[in-house]
Amino acid sequence: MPQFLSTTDADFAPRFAALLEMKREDAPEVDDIVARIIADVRARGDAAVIELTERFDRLSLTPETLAFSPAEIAAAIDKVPGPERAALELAAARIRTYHERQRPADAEWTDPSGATLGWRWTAVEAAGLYVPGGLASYPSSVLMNAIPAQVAGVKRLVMCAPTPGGVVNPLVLLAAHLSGIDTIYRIGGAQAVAAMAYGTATITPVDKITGPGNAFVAAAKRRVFGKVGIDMIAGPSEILVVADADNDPDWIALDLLSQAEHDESAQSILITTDAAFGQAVAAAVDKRLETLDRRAIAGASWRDYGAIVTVRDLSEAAALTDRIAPEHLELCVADPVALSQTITHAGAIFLGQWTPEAIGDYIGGPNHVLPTARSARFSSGLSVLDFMKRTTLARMTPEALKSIGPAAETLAASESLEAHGLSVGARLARLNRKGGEDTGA
Ligand SMILES: NC(=O)c1ccc[n+]([C@@H]2O[C@H](COP(=O)([O-])OP(=O)(O)OC[C@H]3O[C@@H](n4cnc5c(N)ncnc54)[C@H](O)[C@@H]3O)[C@@H](O)[C@H]2O)c1
Ligand SMILES: N[C@H](CO)Cc1c[nH]c[nH+]1
Ligand SMILES: [Zn+2]
Repeated sequence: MPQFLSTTDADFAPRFAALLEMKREDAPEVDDIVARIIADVRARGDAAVIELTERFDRLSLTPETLAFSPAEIAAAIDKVPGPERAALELAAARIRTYHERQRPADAEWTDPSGATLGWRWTAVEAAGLYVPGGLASYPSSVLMNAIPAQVAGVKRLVMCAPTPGGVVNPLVLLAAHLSGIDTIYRIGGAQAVAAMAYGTATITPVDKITGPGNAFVAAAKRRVFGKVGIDMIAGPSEILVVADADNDPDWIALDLLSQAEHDESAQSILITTDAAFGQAVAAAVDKRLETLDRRAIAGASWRDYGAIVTVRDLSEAAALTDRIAPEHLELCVADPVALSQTITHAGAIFLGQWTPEAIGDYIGGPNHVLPTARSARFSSGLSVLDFMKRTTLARMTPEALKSIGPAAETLAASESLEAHGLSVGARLARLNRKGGEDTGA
């Protein structure tokens, strides 16, 4: 049974706080295991990666077989049936069109002092894309990772995706091929993240690691941050549906289950203005769980982390939503646009009952790699910007230096940093000797 809460209950505040604090992806035991795995990969490189892949993915590899060969990729791609290929190509085209709009612009202007200022965007050199593969395989996550990287202009793209028991989904390889990935490693988990961050004899390290994964992947990304950049914490999936009684309970049940079926650590929450509708959705979830293929995973997630919250009105729903800061937010209410304008913290918003979250997972266009575990309070879904960095530019003329240099000297003196002040002062002295005629060229 999921938890049932109502804002009218006397114990609502502590129960809601406990719901927010549930440890799904940063449990200390996960972090301890991950710390040991990273240390092992740093110490023993390929040997550790191979041993850990044998242990967690039941797959025997050698340094030579860590990556798929071009012949293996070509053979797998050949096997993809036409309709799957067409669907993947449609998704890739829509994702590319959406992300091309995110390309940032350089800027340059001259301010009143005469200084020319600005910034310029450049891509990271090498990105490591993590594509999950433990409990399901994710061709869609290949596209969501690789297309923004390509649009940004990243030169080297490597991908890691586990293949438990050696079972490969050919669509994963086709998606990688379609989106310009140079090397595909059949490894996963914390060992893959560590290998991409620190490198091994076989795996050249990257500058930035992106992509979603389970609690072990999320913990590993947290730990390698600083050695490499990371996009965000995109861990076990989450959905929050805000729905009034004017919805089909079965549709809402399926939307909740669509994320619950990812992982036992996933979380699905319904906030509704109608307690009876909440009960109807709970019954519909139970009914669907009788037959759903992935009922074991979805059922465990719904039982352990699911919740149905009844609120007095939509303004209460908006306030609770901002506290949850969900990865995915579905607004199934009469005026979803108006409600969305009262909400600040969510990774992705799906407006209206005709926009199931699953559309966003595959084909809508926006990225499905999104912040989880309340990190949408301070981070955003994967974008072209995640693969770029901004370098600032400044050019002084003699006039500009004469105008703002003395203030810099004053501030340097206030910090007791003499050489700072002198590096400005020496130039000002020259300008003052020459009566300000130096061209500065
Ligand atoms: N937030 C997002 O944007 C987003 C997008 C897609 C998927 N997801 C999430 O990604 C996750 C995918 O998880 P998955 O398990 O299918 O694939 P995964 O590739 O993330 O994890 C599989 C790996 O986990 C490691 N692992 C498993 N059990 C372990 C243990 N006991 N100790 C150490 N390592 C262990 C193994 O190395 C294995 O290769 C799900 O939680 C899903 O909800 C999130
Ligand atoms: N819902 C996931 C993000 O949490 C993404 C995904 C891929 N395939 C299906 N779903
Ligand atoms: Zn999904």
